[in-house]
Amino acid sequence: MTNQNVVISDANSGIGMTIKVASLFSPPAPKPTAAPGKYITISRRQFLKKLETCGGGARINAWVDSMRASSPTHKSPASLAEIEDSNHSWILHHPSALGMFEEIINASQGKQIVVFLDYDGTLSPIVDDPDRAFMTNEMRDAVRDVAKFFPTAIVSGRCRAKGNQAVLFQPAKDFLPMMDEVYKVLLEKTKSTPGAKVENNKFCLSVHFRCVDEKIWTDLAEQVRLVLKEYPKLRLTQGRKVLEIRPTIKWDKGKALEFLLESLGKPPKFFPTPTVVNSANDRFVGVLYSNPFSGFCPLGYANSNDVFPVYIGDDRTDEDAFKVLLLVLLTCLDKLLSSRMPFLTHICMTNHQVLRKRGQGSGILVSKVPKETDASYSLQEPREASTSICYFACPSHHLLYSSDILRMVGDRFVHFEFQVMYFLQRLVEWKQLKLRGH
Ligand SMILES: O=P(O)(O)OC[C@H]1O[C@H](O[C@H]2O[C@H](CO)[C@@H](O)[C@H](O)[C@H]2O)[C@H](O)[C@@H](O)[C@@H]1O
Repeated sequence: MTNQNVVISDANSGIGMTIKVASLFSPPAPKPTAAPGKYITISRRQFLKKLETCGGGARINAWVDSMRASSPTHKSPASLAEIEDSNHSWILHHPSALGMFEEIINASQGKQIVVFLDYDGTLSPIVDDPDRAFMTNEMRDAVRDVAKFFPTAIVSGRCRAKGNQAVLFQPAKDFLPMMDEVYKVLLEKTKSTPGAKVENNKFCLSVHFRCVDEKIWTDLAEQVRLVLKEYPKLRLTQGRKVLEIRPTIKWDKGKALEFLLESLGKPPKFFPTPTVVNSANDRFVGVLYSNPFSGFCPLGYANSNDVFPVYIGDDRTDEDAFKVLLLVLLTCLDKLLSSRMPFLTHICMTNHQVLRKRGQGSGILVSKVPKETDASYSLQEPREASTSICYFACPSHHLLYSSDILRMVGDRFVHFEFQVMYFLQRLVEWKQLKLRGH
């Protein structure tokens, strides 16, 4: 398989395109606060409303709470009974994608599975230094393999300079001078905060809190807020111990997913032939396409029944993509039901079981703690350096996942940090068997 950089421009629209910007522009969607390890029941919409109405100080607290909820520290765990209670109810709504593998495959029947993968926290473990977030060799092999059999894309907010990838869509290029300017200002303003790191992802600036003492998170967030105040065309979102500054344009991982799905059906000249996109240091960052167009569909896939997207991600930004999968489902259900039994539409639209049975795609949240999510399934994430030992020792971990996994793989117990990799390997095994006529 060849490794190559791919730069493509859309002759019709004249727009330069890069998928690397895919995750960059989601609307602010802060996560609600929860006791560490506890499932959050307050809805995101309620939380957003609260955020909109609160003043500067409360806003900062909300950002900080949201970052904590995205990557809980487990420093002061809630009571075991409470944790197990919330874990249990969460896993019922978001069962393990490994345990439900057969169901996912059944739902995809007759459709082309297309795989979308987030990078940080999904393919690579979360580490203190963003420049050292590498995939393991095993994970890299699993991604390469899955890309041999399925159209596969890595959708990440990382900048192109940090990996070679297909350049397909760049909706925010007019913002680049402003982003550069704000990057310099942020560097200057945060340089006195020990542990703070500002990352320039070109279309997104990330201010990292992971190595900053939690006691001064609020001060650092306030510094960021003051900088942002001068740039009304930029906005702020929260991730895992990170505040992200993005242009206020309508582009997020959900839009990227729709764009990619539609693009899948475009004529072949629009896309590279089998391509694995690899970074110079062999770190897989960016969009990866491999042999995506065998069985080419002449129409866009997004609104057809021919494609079954499987999206795996761990962060707030991935929720926009999970929502798209749900929206596709809702639209289809709505059409289906409103013609015959309109009164049933509402009931069915709130029932995840029914949505999944429609087989329009699967959102899989990678997390080791319950989180509010629009994903249908869950997987445990790769080991997070600072918290894994503590969490691994927690019996609720056993309650959450082991029965699912054991049921599925028998005696091949899958350690939690290998779950994403194992899921990808299962996809490949299934496809190979299918190709052999089993
Ligand atoms: O939108 P994404 O592609 O999911 O990017 C979100 C951020 O990912 C990276 O940060 C995260 O991973 C780091 C390395 O493990 C970790 O140190 C950090 O705490 C995490 O938030 C990336 O470095 C950021 O620029 C992205 O905003």
